Parts: sequence; structure tokens; C-alpha cells
Amino acid sequence: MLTTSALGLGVRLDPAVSRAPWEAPVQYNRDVEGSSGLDEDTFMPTLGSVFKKKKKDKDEKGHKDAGPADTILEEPPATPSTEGSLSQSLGSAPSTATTANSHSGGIISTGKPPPSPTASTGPPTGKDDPMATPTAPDTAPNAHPTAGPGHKAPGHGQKGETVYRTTKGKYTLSDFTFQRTLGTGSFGRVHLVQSKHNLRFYAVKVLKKAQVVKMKQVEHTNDERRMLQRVKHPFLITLWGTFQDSRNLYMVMDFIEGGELFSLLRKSQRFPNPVAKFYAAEVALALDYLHSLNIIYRDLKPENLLLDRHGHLKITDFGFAKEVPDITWTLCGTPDYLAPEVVSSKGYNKSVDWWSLGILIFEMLCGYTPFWDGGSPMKIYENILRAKVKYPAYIHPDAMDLLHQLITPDLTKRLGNLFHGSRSVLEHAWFAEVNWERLLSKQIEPPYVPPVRGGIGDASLFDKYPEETEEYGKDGPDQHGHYFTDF
Ligand SMILES: Nc1ncnc2c1ncn2[C@@H]1O[C@H](COP(=O)(O)OP(=O)(O)OP(=O)(O)O)[C@@H](O)[C@H]1O
Repeated sequence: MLTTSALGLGVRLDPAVSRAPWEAPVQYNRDVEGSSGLDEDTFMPTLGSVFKKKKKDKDEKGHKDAGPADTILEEPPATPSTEGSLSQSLGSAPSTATTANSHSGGIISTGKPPPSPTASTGPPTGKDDPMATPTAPDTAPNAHPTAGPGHKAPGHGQKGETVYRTTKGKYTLSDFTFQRTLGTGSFGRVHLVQSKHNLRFYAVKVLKKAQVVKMKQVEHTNDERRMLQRVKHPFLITLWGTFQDSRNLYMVMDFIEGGELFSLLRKSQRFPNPVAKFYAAEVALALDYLHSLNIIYRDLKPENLLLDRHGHLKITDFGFAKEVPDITWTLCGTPDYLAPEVVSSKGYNKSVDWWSLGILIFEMLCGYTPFWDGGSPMKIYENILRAKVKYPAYIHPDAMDLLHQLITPDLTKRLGNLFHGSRSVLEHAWFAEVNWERLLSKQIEPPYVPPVRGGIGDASLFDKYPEETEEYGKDGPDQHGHYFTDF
């Protein structure tokens, strides 16, 4: 049995490391089997009853809670595409006919990663900026995050130097009408809001300064703002701006309407191989991009993957993202997803994200995480250090091979940490039929389109939360403002 001190947790346990325990797998509801529209081998179970994660509570000590889950009745199933059609949509022929040089839609499916992680960024336009004046109705108002007026182009400048978008103090509370809560976290909550200028919908993350300071998250919060300000990628959330009042910090982001991948996964129990592959491939491109900027993400998990209304992923919650050119030591993340070198308080590098990608793929394919053990973080840590993974027989051999190479404690063998970096992940056999260029430009049809009406502030795919009782924007002493001068 490992002790807290053996894990180095006594000193550096981050307040935000715990995750709601895995709920016992639910019974597949045979009565509704037919409605999935998929055959027995590829079906995505339709569940009459699902377990939901318990949202991460905050307590006095600042540890996220890992209490029991609520049981609720949910709507009928998410029904991703069948094996064959998704395989085609990934950019090549169905797997039985796939060859390394297969063609699709006139674009050669080389299986090679796109030439440059920044090549996908679209031209800046202003219509999506919350300060823009209303334009003619647009059916996809939040679908293409791009920089607006007053923004500098994000990412890299012409000579390779980093260029930051101007996000500081760009907006105020009075620019938005606040609506319901979309999600809660350890230090605050995320609201659906509407811009009073262009009438479009956005998501605003509100963090209580006192809470952030109390939970020693000042650096992470400033990092979150700085990292989000830097990045621009089809599968990463766009930050439009930040501001603050005497008590709170505000981060204005695109509203991603399709809900969390977590909810879809729990409703589905587990994803068919090609569905998991589609989401894993979009995440892999985003990680490749972040790592090219020397940013480690450090909190990969289905709760932080949102689906846009077309079904493409957006990674949100950059609360643990950090620029790390070489190694770092901070213990943070979510227990099930932590790499062994993080658990054992060794210095670690970007490859922890590739380990987490392995855990994510495993969770998508199996419906549970490989080191889960009754919900106790300490047991999970022990299992991670043992690193023995039981692979169910239904996992595709290529997927198993990839998982073996990602979920390995041996850093000299972990895919993504080898000589060719992320290329070795993208070029793995499991991803053979993925046309990376088409994927990056969102030309590949997602396996599942969330049932949501775009552009009208439809938050029906998000859980309901008790609303904030404390009014935002109150005047008063600002005891903590000096910690957050960037906002
Ligand atoms: N841009 C967005 N559009 C729609 N919903 C969002 C958006 N950003 C966040 N959410 C919702 O709010 C939830 C909490 O957001 P986020 O994870 O960023 O907060 P947090 O305080 O960092 O949470 P945690 O403590 O779990 O890390 C998300 O899980 C998601 O459901």
C-alpha cells in the first residue's frame, strides 16, 4: 500500500486533482436496443438509465469531492455512425479495404500528419467578436472562432515569434446579459451569456478571486488566461477576452453548444472503435499543436472535451495548461488520467499528455478508465504506478497496440516521446485511415451530431445547476486584484 508521503502527495497535492469516481457500469436496456440503428457488433447501447458524474464540489480544504453519483433518467441514445460509414468519413475506404495510399474525395489520404500545426488557422474576421454590431443572421455564429476587430492574430508571428491576442480588459459586465449556468468547477462557474452588441451567445467563466487565492490557484489561473490567449486551433476553445470586478474574474469564450463528450460517453456506455478513433484523432491534432507551442495541457478527460453543434471537439478548461519547454514538477490533473511520473513526483514533460490520450482512448473504447479502483484516488495512484492494464478482448488489435505504447511508464518507449515526437502517434496503424489534413479542416463528418439548434443559446444539452446567489459586478474593496493584473 502506498502512503501519501511515498507518493509525494503530502507536499504537492494540487487542490484540484480528484475526480468523481467511476460509476458501476449500467445495464444495457434491451428494450431500446433497436433504436440505436446499429447492429450487434457495432451498436452503441441505448440507455434508459444512466449514471452521471457528480460535479466537482469545492470544500474547505480545496479538494474536489469524489462522492457518490446521482442516478437520473436520460433521453434516448446518441447514435454515432456505423463502422463502415465512419471509416469512410475518416478520409478513406472502410477498414477492410484500407491501404496506405487510399484516396478519398479527391484528396490523397496519405495517413501523414498535416505539414504544420498552425496551418489550419482561418483568416481573422470580426463578426464573431462579442463587441461587433449585429450582422445578418448567420446559421453558424459560433462555429468558426476567429479573431475580431481589435485582436491581433494569435499563434505565431511572421518570424516565428509568439503573438498574443489582445484580450485584457476588452469587455465589461455590461456588455453581456447573463443567463443560466452551463457548468461549475472548483473555483467558479461557466455561464451562457448573450452579447448586447452582436446578440450572439458566448460562455463566460466566472472565477471568484478569493476562492482562487485561497486554493492557491493564482498561478494556474493566470496561466490559463495566458495560454488561451496564445492558442488558435480548430479543436481548442477560443478566448475572446477577460475582465474583472472587485470580486470576480471573467473569461469570455465561444459557447460550445453540444455538451460534454463525457455525457455522450456515459449515455453510450462505450464508443465503437471508429467513433473513439475520430475523437482521439481530433484530440491528437490539438495536442500536437499545443506541444508545438511548448504548452502541456495536463487535464485531458472527457469532461473537458465539448462537442460543437456539428459534432467536432473543442478542448476547454486550460486551468492546468502551462508553457513548459523542458520539464516541470507540479502535481496536477485528474487521478485516473495522471501519468506515473506525475504521481511519483518526478519531473515530467509533454509526454504526460500522450499518456493521458491513451487513458482517454481506453475510456472511450471500454467505458471505464484502466486504473480505476473503487474511486479512491490513492488506489488509483497505486494502480498507475503498477501500470498493469487489462485489455478487454473486444479492443481492436491496432488500438491495443497504440494503447500499449501510450500507457507505458517507460518514457524511452512512450509514443509521442520518441525521436519523431507526435508524428509517431499520428502515424500509428490505428490511425491509418485518417486523412489528417481533411480532419484538421473539419472536412470529415463527425460520427454524431448533437441534437441542438445552433445560434439561439440552446443549452439543453448541459446539465442544470443551482444558480449563483451572489450578484456579479458589485462595488467594494478589491483585496486580490493585484494577483490578476493581466485580466
Ligand atoms: N466554452 C464553453 N461552452 C459551453 N460550456 C462550457 C464552456 N466552457 C466550459 N463549459 C462547461 O462548464 C464546465 C466547467 O468548465 P471548466 O472545466 O472550464 O471549469 P473549471 O472551474 O476549470 O472546472 P474544473 O474545476 O472541473 O476544472 C465544463 O465542464 C463545461 O460543461
